[in-house]
Amino acid sequence: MAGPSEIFRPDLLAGRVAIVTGGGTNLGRQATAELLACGAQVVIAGRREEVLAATADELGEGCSYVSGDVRERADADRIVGGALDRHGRLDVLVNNAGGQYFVPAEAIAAKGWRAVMRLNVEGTMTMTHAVAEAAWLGRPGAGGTVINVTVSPHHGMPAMAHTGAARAAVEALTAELAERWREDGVALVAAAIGRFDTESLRKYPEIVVRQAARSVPLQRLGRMQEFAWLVAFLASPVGHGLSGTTVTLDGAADNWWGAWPPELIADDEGTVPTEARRAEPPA
Ligand SMILES: CCCCC/C=C/C(=O)SCCNC(=O)CCNC(=O)[C@H](O)C(C)(C)COP(=O)(O)OP(=O)(O)OC[C@H]1O[C@@H](n2cnc3c(N)ncnc32)[C@H](O)[C@@H]1OP(=O)(O)O
Ligand SMILES: NC(=O)C1=CN([C@@H]2O[C@H](COP(=O)(O)OP(=O)(O)OC[C@H]3O[C@@H](n4cnc5c(N)ncnc54)[C@H](OP(=O)(O)O)[C@@H]3O)[C@@H](O)[C@H]2O)C=CC1
Repeated sequence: MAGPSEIFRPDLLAGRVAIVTGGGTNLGRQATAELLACGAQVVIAGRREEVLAATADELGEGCSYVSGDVRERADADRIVGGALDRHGRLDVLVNNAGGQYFVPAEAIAAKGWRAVMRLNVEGTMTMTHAVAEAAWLGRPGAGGTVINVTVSPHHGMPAMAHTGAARAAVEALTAELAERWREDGVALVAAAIGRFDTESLRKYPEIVVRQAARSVPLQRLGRMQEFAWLVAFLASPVGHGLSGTTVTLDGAADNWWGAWPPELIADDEGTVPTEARRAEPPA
């Protein structure tokens, strides 16, 4: 059962209906629990029915599922149709399903590049169009919010060139569609997230996982609950005010160009030196 929200009113999203892709696991699951705690009804989607069924069962009332592959338009239409049949409306789409594998740029096979593009860019576009066309576009008084999960930092990630490119495309689409669909009452926001304390992170090479927290200025991994709060916040009316924007939740990684503390200039304790004061104050 999803407990009460620690920070939001229980009726913040009362009467709202959301779809969360990848809602059966990790970050998507936590976001679903928070949306439920804020009064929304949530349909979770993913390919593995047994995972979705277990999560919907655990989260309880208000949570249901439709299995499907976000890359396939027929599946996307079925997910959206299932949500509309059940609830009669749709207010929020969280495009959270996504991912990549850790690989140096020069070793990315063409098939792997396409797989990452297809999941993150096409999957996001396919779901977004399926929801917008079925529930929002050309329907006065309708409209809703799309929250696209992307990745931070934006200034280059080792072994993540394919996903960096894919997520940049999603952020560009977020801004573009926010402008194009504004008059239909559709808001789109990207949530660019850093490194989170999830089971999914642990598939990466051991050294990457071990150093992940230390590599960001905040010096810790993001907490799943923090991601869930951001999703609920963006699903609230403030999401319309942020339409077209990319919000980062990344331990300040985007504000810094490398590992923290900066290894080339810090001492063994991680202390960055301070320059000597001027001998004479300026006249
Ligand atoms: C400090 C680290 C920061 C990390 C920030 C981000 C963290 C996260 O996102 S955590 C969430 C992680 N979750 C996921 O990634 C889940 C979703 N991911 C996937 O499903 C796959 O990784 C996918 C994106 C590749 C899509 O899978 P699918 O379409 O099923 O593709 P295939 O598995 O059939 O692979 C196709 C093709 O891709 C290449 N490839 C895939 N995995 C690897 C690998 N580990 N190493 C090398 N190459 C890989 C390869 O070319 C595959 O073709 P075949 O060789 O013919 O199998
Ligand atoms: N964890 C982290 O530190 C970070 C995560 N992110 C991003 O956050 C999002 C959630 O990640 P996280 O929870 O950690 O990882 P998960 O691997 O748990 O999430 C991926 C989810 O997407 C679903 N999914 C994958 N492919 C498809 C598909 N083709 N169609 C439908 N559903 C699909 C999976 O379910 P199924 O396999 O059953 O289909 C799974 O539930 C992803 O976009 C990820 O890249 C970004 C930065 C950091």
